[in-house]
Amino acid sequence: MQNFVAWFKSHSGFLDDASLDVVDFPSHGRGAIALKDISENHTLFTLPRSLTLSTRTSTLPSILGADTWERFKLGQGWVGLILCMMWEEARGSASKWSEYLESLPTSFDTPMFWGAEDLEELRGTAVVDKIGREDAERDYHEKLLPAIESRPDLFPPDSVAQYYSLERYHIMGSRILSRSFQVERWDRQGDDHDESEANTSAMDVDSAEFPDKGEDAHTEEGEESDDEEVDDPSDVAMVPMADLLNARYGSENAKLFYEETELRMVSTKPIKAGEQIWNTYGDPPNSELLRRYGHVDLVSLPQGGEGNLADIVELRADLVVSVVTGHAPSTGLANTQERIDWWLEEGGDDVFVLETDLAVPETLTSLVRLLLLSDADWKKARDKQKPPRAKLDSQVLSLLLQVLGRRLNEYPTSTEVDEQLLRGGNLTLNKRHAVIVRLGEKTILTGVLEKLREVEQSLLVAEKDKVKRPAASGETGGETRRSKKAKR
Ligand SMILES: C[S@@+](CC[C@H](N)C(=O)[O-])C[C@H]1O[C@@H](n2cnc3c(N)ncnc32)[C@H](O)[C@@H]1O
Repeated sequence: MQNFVAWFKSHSGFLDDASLDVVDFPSHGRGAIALKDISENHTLFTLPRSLTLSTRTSTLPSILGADTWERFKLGQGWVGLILCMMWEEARGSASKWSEYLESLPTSFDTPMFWGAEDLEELRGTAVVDKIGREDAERDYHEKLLPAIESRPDLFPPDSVAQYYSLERYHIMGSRILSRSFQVERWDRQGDDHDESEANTSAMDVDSAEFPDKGEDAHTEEGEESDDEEVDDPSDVAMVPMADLLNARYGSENAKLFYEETELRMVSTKPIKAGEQIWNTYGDPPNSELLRRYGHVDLVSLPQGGEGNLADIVELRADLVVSVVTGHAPSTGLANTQERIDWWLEEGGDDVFVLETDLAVPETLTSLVRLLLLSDADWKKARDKQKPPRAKLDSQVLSLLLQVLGRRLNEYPTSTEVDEQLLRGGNLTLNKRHAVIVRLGEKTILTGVLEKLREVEQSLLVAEKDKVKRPAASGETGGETRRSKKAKR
């Protein structure tokens, strides 16, 4: 660590080492601790933009040339940055980032590196479909290796096993996944503002997306996604020192800001001596924390116990379709596929997200109702381009309860078993993480199920009341009232 700090300072990095120190935290790895009380808005460290490592600052892209860069599609996703990091590492002390690269981890607790047995523990969770190992490996074989083989002068064949192997590729990809920032070019028009917030690609650039989507904004090693069509991959940068800060749900007390020539880490709250200095990774759910960073957050919950308030459950629309069409064929579910296609064309969700507030997404109820519409009503909805209102009646409720029940059965264990496993305390780290992720999801699902059962009960009571009330209150006309009157 001393080497790294000395390197940082010798490359024009400023560190207020009277206020903070870099230390090892049990189970968090390295992080920063306040050595004395720090006030809000205090500069903790700064570094020149030129000390960040990206496809803009490494000289490899210009040495390779724009044609080669384009021919091997190195400008798409993270593959170009991975190649730069590999090349800089292979250069040893000739690289400006040699001490920095040496300080980065080579092993990770992320599911990317788990065996089949541990991965099975994640069945049912939002992690499984997003690990992206195959896509990453396709990029390695189809882009990176051909680029390397085209320039043996730059990438000597006898150095491939040591610096350019698939294993090194995954290591560099995981370093980016857990540590990179989104550092945009300085916008001249923004000169009036002294500083802009530096988004973090590993940390919070895509966190705003979590609540309403189940897909990934940055799958590892640059698989294409909607966001990446917009984001510029050359903005993705490794930021020495800034990537040493840990994060915990709701604990942020420091943030990175960028200026024209440098990046600045600033305290966003007063920090007491002895406290950890926390950045934010955007407070993602545990499934996403585990996938990107290899850890989970457990903080005290307002209702008691521990968990992550940002947890979510992803519910695929195809499960909803399968339950509704499988259980209510008599309601005339004609042209189901046509309805689904229309739903998607209109921008309807194909994954619904349940959150810890236990609200049922209106779009989920609307889809169920769309599938239940009579043929004539479906045509009306389509012509008016208006999906059905999210009204919960007993039929919709019963179907939603079945959907959630089926979703709950996708996990390999019950809630009770998971609770016992955690109490037992003799789980490996991977298994413990998997159990925490799936238990968090199951807690949401069972909470929503309970809530819907309550609604179902109150609907039943209201139905009964409706039948009884005219007789009891005498408010309504009709047969009941008349017959009551007649009895008097
Ligand atoms: C940006 S780096 C922070 C520096 C890192 N601790 C190190 O030693 O290099 C992110 C990594 O730190 C660890 N980390 C960060 N916050 C954590 C937390 N709240 N609990 C456990 N590990 C954490 C995870 O391993 C994560 O992948």
